[in-house]
Parts: sequence; C-alpha cells; structure tokens
Amino acid sequence: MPESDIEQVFELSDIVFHQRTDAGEREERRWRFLLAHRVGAYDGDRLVGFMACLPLGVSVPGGTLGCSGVTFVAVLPTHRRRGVLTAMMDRLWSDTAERGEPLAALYVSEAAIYGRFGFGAATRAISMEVATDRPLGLRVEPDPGPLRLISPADAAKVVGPLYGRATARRAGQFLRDEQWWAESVLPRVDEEDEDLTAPRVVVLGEEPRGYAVYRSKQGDDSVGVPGVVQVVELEADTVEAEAALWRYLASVDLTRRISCWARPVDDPLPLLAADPDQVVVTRTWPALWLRLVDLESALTRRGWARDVEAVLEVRDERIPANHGRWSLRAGRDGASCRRVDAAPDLTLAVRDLASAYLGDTPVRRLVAAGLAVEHTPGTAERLDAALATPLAPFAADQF
Ligand SMILES: CC(=O)SCCNC(=O)CCNC(=O)[C@H](O)C(C)(C)COP(=O)(O)OP(=O)(O)OC[C@H]1O[C@@H](n2cnc3c(N)ncnc32)[C@H](O)[C@@H]1OP(=O)(O)O
Repeated sequence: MPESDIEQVFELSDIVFHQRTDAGEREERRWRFLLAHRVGAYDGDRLVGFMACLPLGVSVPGGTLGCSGVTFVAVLPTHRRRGVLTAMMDRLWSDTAERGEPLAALYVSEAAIYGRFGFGAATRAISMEVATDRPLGLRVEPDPGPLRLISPADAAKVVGPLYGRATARRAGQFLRDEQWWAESVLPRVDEEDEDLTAPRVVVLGEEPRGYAVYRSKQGDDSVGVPGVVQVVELEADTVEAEAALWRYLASVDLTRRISCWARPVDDPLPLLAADPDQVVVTRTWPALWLRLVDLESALTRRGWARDVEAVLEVRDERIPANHGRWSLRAGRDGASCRRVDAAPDLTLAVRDLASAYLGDTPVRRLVAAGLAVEHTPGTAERLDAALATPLAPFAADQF
C-alpha cells in the first residue's frame, strides 16, 4: 500500500475501532505505518481493509529470528465476512517468505479470530497489583546500589544493553532500536490513559544492573482514589537488583498501589513478597500469538535443550509448504528437519505447534486435550524436554 494512502488508514481504523484520531495523534502514530510493510485491500480507490506488518526480530531459544509483527488489522464493516482478511493473510505468507521472516506474531483483539490462520497463543502474561499503603517486605536483600532517574531520551543507550541481555535469557522478546525505544516503549502519552504521567526510567547501579520504566497517576484522597504507579517494564540481571527496583516502586510517595498490566508468568515478585497478600495476580492471559510461517526454518533455527528425533505430521490448511510429515532431529548441536513419507510419531496442527514452540504449552498437554495425537508413546514427553526453556517465554513489547 503506498505511503500516500496512510491518511485513509486513519479513516478506516477510526471507523473500525470506534475512535477519533486527531491530526496531532495521526502525526505521532505515523511512524509505525512508515516502518511497516503495509497490506491494503481496495474497493475501487477506497481502502476497505488494512494490515501493518512490522519487520521485527524476536528472541527464540538460542538466538533471534525475523518476525512480522502484525497489527492494525481492520476491515470496513461494509466489507466484512467476504474474505478480505483471509486475502490479506495469504498475502502476508508470500511476503514474509520473500523477506525471509520465518515467524509472524500478533496480539489479538478477539481470541476467536486467528487460530484459523495458524496462529497459536505462544506466551502468557500475568497482571499484578501490589498494595503499597505499607512497606513492601521482601525475602531477599535488595541490591544496595544507587538508583537514578534518567531521561527517556537516554534510555536506549543506558539500559539498551540490559534489555539485550534480558532478551537473550528469555524467548519471546523483541529486538529494539532507538526508534522503537523512543516511539513504542517511551511515548510521551499513554494511549489508553491520558491521566498517566510521561514515562520515567529508573536505573540501578553505576554499571546498570536493572531498570524499570513506569508511569504514575495522582490519586484523590477525598474520594478514596489512591495514587498509582503503573509499571511498563522491569528487567534486571539479578534477583537482588529486581528486589531493589520493586522496593523503589513501592515507596514512591503519594501512591498506594502498583499496577502491572503484563509481567512474565514466572515473575519472582509473588514469591519474594514477605506478605504474599500484598502482591495479587489478578489475571493470567494468553499474550503473544505466533505463526510458524516457514516451519522448517523455525524448527531448525531455534536452540534445543535435549536431543529428540521424531516424525511430526503437521496440519497446515493455509500454507501448503508446511503441511505434511517432517523428520525432526534436534539437539544441543543443532537441528535438521526434512520432509518424509514415514509413519508419524505425533500429529498436530500448526497453531498448536506454535503454542509449544517457545516453550509455553507442553505438547503433553496438547495430547491430553486431544489436540495432538501421539502415535508413538513417549514422543510428547521427549519433545517437551527438548523444547523446554529455563524461563517462561514473554514479550514486554505490545504492538
Ligand atoms: C492483530 C490485530 O490487529 S487485532 C485487531 C483485529 N481487528 C478488529 O477486531 C477490528 C474489527 N473487525 C474487523 O475489522 C474484521 O471483522 C476482521 C479483520 C476481524 C475480520 O475481517 P473479515 O474480512 O471480515 O474476515 P474474513 O471475511 O476473511 O473472515 C475469515 C474467517 O474468519 C472468521 N472471523 C472473522 N472475524 C471473526 C471474529 N471477530 N470472530 C470469529 N471469527 C471471525 C470469519 O467468520 C471467517 O470464517 P469462515 O471462512 O469460516 O466464514
């Protein structure tokens, strides 16, 4: 879709998402569309469908892979249920193959939409609330290093390497450049809640060992509304550094609550809290949805924790190049994956393989649910051991 049609995208998305994007906001949001591969569907000259595919890199066990970050999917209400989204998805598969991106990922508006296109929920996130009307007691000694607030403009330089290390440790994280830090992680205004302050970046240690990005909101005691610290992200090299950052966030004056929209399911804070009632996990939700667009490449270019050999029969109704039987030989020294006619050890749909790919959903659970069929007993267990990751997969970035 040509750049000159970006204005039409705003008109389309305002209708579809029931919003009004004024001229200033359009200017601020343009960067994403300029960065993206844009797929448009037209009726005459009129844009009736749109999808933005951001050229991203995502961490997988042992490395990073090219990944199309699909966002702003919209079809005019007058043109829905005629196959416009389906046609745009088909275009995405051929484009990503050309660009050499083996993966695509998205966040859903409605969970029922994307399974049919081969996407599976591949990471989960938790939302947490921390009561900070009293001191936050922790069961480890926080890192005593100095804390300093830095300008968001310096974030990429100062904490970028820390984020890079966190990305290498945990699958599902997206690579960032300076533009991504500035526009996506640290935009001045929060699109969801304009009462939140601009983001603050607090850094622990002269040689940074951890950082947190947060916004805050003034409370109103006269009506019993507490001031809130909203954590955007927090990364640290050690649990002591993590504890120091939580203690700081819990001690911000004139606030009585920390709210976190998305944290990894293995976030240590609920375990660290001396009073577990102070830290409440309010929700666990399927977060990033993944699509293995190039199955062979996706399977051979991730690291494997253990040796495994199996013939996988993968059902993929949308991408014929993936559909069929694959002999997977994987282990710590690498992996190969080639087409075979041999009898399968395990049969599953590509969307379910995507859910297992970053180590989130165990294949054994898919078998127990009747979504994968184990022809050779023990295959699911061996696959799970090989797919396992030390940390739960998680993406801090939303797009
Ligand atoms: C990653 C993101 O950007 S999430 C944001 C997604 N966008 C929205 O929710 C905005 C509002 N909705 C829309 O713009 C459109 O309805 C879309 C994009 C969800 C669907 O576009 P359409 O062109 O209508 O989809 P299309 O006609 O290709 O439908 C394909 C299949 O998906 C199904 N489908 C489409 N939307 C939905 C839905 N909301 N829930 C369940 N199934 C759905 C269709 O029924 C169809 O199935 P079928 O072939 O068995 O009949």
